[in-house]
Amino acid sequence: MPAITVDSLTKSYGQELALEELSFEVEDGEVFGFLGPNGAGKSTTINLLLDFIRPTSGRIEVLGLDAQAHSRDIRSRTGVLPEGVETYERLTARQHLEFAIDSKGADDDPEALLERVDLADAIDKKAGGYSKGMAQRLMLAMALVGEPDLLILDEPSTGLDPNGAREMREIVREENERGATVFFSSHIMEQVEAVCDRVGILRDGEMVAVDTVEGLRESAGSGTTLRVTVDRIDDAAMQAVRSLADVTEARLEGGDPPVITAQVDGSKTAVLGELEDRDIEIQDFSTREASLEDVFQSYTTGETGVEAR
Ligand SMILES: Nc1ncnc2c1ncn2[C@@H]1O[C@H](COP(=O)(O)OP(=O)(O)OP(=O)(O)O)[C@@H](O)[C@H]1O
Repeated sequence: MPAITVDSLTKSYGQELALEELSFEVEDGEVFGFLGPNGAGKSTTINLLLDFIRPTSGRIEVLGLDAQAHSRDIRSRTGVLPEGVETYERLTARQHLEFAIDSKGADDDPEALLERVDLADAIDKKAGGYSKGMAQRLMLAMALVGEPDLLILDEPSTGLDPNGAREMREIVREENERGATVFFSSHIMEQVEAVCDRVGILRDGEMVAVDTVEGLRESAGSGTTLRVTVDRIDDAAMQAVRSLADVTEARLEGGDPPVITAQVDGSKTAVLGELEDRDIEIQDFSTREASLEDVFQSYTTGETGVEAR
């Protein structure tokens, strides 16, 4: 049974169409990264999953239950880190957690939870004095209360420094190992790369890709960029490089000595071999894998010249 099923989900806010016929599934026990640029519809989807807002049309099941008919059951088994800080200034971290533990009927130890998010030092300080990152850690600790079956994290790295973001990923991994399904949204591809089994990319309220990180990279096509520094180059050699089966694009960057960049899908040795056959001396070369950020851009803007499929 999938942990989340979204089927033909449409949501309009008046004239504004935020989601259009959105369908996807999140498998039980997976870490699913929900990616999209600002305004793509990520928070809208999350709010619909939790029945904070109602869909215009479509069906949603969470943990096998209808999201509208069973929202209480779903929320009691789900840990949520909402977008934006929602702490109470006058309450301490301990009080926040006691409240969350009480409302879920759980028996967690507030101190142990705060240790996990590295906030134990501030346990008896009022949240009004917290930095953004500290507030975010507290909210994460609250989401962990009661060992939820499903964690829904909306932009969990907001306000966290690189260390905090790494710790957050660590917690996602631990929770997943414990058996929880994790669904988290982000507009930063890099953050999902390390922890996600699969990634869904949302653009203007529609899912433009759902795949593993590796699969996304492959289907976006822009495999490897090869940069070769040569002693000289001519048009015939450039043409020959462009005609190679594994080369999707090749450019002369100019310079002295000249530098050629080529997008290579398969073996890079064909490019080097072709140049050497023409007695062109290779002075240096380097390769760079398409970063996930490149892939994300290609799906959400098409700017890298790679069309989303
Ligand atoms: N309450 C609302 N009333 C009207 N329009 C809304 C409302 N909430 C969201 N929208 C619109 O719906 C679209 C999707 O917004 P949503 O907040 O779901 O995107 P998002 O992917 O979460 O963006 P971000 O990364 O900026 O949080 C946007 O065009 C937004 O302007």
